[in-house]
Amino acid sequence: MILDKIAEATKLRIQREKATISLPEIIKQAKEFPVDTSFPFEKAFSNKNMHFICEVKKASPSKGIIADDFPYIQIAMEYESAGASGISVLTEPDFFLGKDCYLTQIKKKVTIPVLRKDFILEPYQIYQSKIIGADCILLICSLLAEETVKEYISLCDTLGLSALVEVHDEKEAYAAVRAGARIIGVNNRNLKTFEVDIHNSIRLRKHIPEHLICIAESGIKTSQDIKNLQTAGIDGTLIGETLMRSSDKKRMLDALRELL
Ligand SMILES: O=P(O)(O)OC[C@@H](O)[C@@H](O)c1c[nH]c2ccccc12
Repeated sequence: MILDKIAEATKLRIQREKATISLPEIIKQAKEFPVDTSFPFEKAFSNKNMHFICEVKKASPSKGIIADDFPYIQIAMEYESAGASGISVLTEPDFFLGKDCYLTQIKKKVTIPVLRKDFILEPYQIYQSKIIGADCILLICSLLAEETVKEYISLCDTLGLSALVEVHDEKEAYAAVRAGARIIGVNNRNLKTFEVDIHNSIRLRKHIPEHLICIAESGIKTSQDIKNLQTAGIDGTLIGETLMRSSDKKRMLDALRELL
C-alpha cells in the first residue's frame, strides 16, 4: 500500500536527518525561534468567506510529474496575489519531489501563512517544521494514534504552530475532534486507493462541530465543486493539481470563485 511505502521512506529520511542534526539539537534550535501565539493560519479563516489554500506541488504518486516547469517561488507569489488565504508546500522528497527549502524560500516572499505538507510521524519533524518556517503542519490521522495526535497538537501549541488534522472517514473525524483539533481537513482522496470523491467532505462536514475550521482537500476542479462545498458549510478548500496545471493561476482562482 502506497501510504505504508511513504511512511517507510519517511522513517528512513528522519533517521538520516537525525544523523546530521540530533533531536536535542533540533529542539534547541526550534526554541530559539519566536513563538507567534496568534496562530496566523487559523486567523486567516476568521471571516465567513470561502477560503483557498493553494498548493505548490511538483509531483504526486498518483499523477506522476504535474509541473515540469516548477518556479515554486513565483507560483506562491501568484497564489498570494490571486487572493489565497494560505499556501501549502509539499516538502516530501521521495514521492512528491518536495524539499524543505521550497517552504523556507516561499515563506520569505509571501505574507500569508504557509502549511508544511509532509508525513509527520515523529516530534522531530514538528521541531523541524518550526525551523524551516512553517506556520502550520499536517497531521494525518490514518498514520497516527488518537493520543499521538493530541500530544502533537500540544507540542504545536507550544511552538506557535497550527495543526491541520487530516481525516478521511467518520471514525477519523471523531478521533480528530476528541484529540482537540481546531482545523480539520477532509481528504477527498483515499490515500490507500487514490480514489477521489469530493462528496466525502460534504458528507463528513455534518460530523464535525460547526465552530471548528473544516477544509475540503483534493480533487477540486470546478466552480460548481466550490459552490457545493460552500453550501455544505465548508470553510476552505485545499487545491493543488487544478492550479498547478493552469498557466494563469489568478484566472483559474477567479473562475473557481465564479459561483460564490
Ligand atoms: O492536487 P489536489 O487533488 O488538488 O490535492 C491537493 C491536496 O489535497 C493533496 O496534495 C493532499 C491532501 N492530503 C495530502 C497528504 C499528503 C500529501 C498530499 C496531500
